[in-house]
Amino acid sequence: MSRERVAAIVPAYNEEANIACVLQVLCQVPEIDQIIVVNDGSLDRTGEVAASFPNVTVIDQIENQGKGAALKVGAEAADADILLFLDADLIGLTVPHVQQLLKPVLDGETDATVGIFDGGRTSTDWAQALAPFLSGQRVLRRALLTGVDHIDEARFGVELQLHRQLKRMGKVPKEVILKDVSQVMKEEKLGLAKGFAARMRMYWEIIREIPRI
Ligand SMILES: O=c1ccn([C@@H]2O[C@H](COP(=O)(O)OP(=O)(O)O)[C@@H](O)[C@H]2O)c(=O)[nH]1
Ligand SMILES: O=C(O)[C@@H](COP(=O)(O)O)O[C@H]1O[C@H](CO)[C@@H](O)[C@H](O)[C@H]1O
Repeated sequence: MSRERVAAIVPAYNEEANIACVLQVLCQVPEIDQIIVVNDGSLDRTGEVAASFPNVTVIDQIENQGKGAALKVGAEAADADILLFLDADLIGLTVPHVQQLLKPVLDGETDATVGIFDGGRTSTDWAQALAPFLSGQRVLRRALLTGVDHIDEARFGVELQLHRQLKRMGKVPKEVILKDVSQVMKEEKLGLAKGFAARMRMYWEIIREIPRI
């Protein structure tokens, strides 16, 4: 029996310093058929870095539209039944991590998985321990996105929308521990003041989704 096609979708905004590490790993995962980077109006060289990988398709958003819109554009462009969403700024990601996230869906054990950081760094572990459904590392069957509303307007509220969509469909994603994986925090990317302001904006974008759950 032939294996189902898998597309990896990486939303990326100003990730020139981080995205190569993630793409190097994705390019080595035999289960992945297509890698799509949605360059979300980056002001740096994210697009050029992504395009330097021969097997990566880069979709350029002219302006920054937020993570939700980037995931939607990527999902629409994907030619696969199984979608893998991964952030562009992961630290410590390896091929086995990606395979662990994909396996339960490829084996038909579940229709969705979500990756939870553990042991990477306390500063990035705690958020996922508190709210695992906010993780940006996911695999899901494309069919589960049918009827998902306003994902393109949600910006960082996208994870909550996906969580709600899966709940509506009666699907509980299987949690997969991503041992020793972390991510580059906003404060590290932007400095303390701008990073904190960006974090507050992100929390607002998540909080404003709550009434719709
Ligand atoms: O407007 C945005 C904001 C973020 N991202 C991407 O979404 C993922 C998750 O973002 P993260 O939580 O790391 O926040 P950030 O640190 O980028 O603000 C990363 O790959 C970002 O580059 C995006 O595509 N558009
Ligand atoms: O962990 C968090 O607090 C946020 C922000 O991460 P950073 O500390 O800025 O890397 O990231 C998570 O939540 C976002 C909103 O739901 C998701 O888009 C990210 O993928 C997820 O890692």
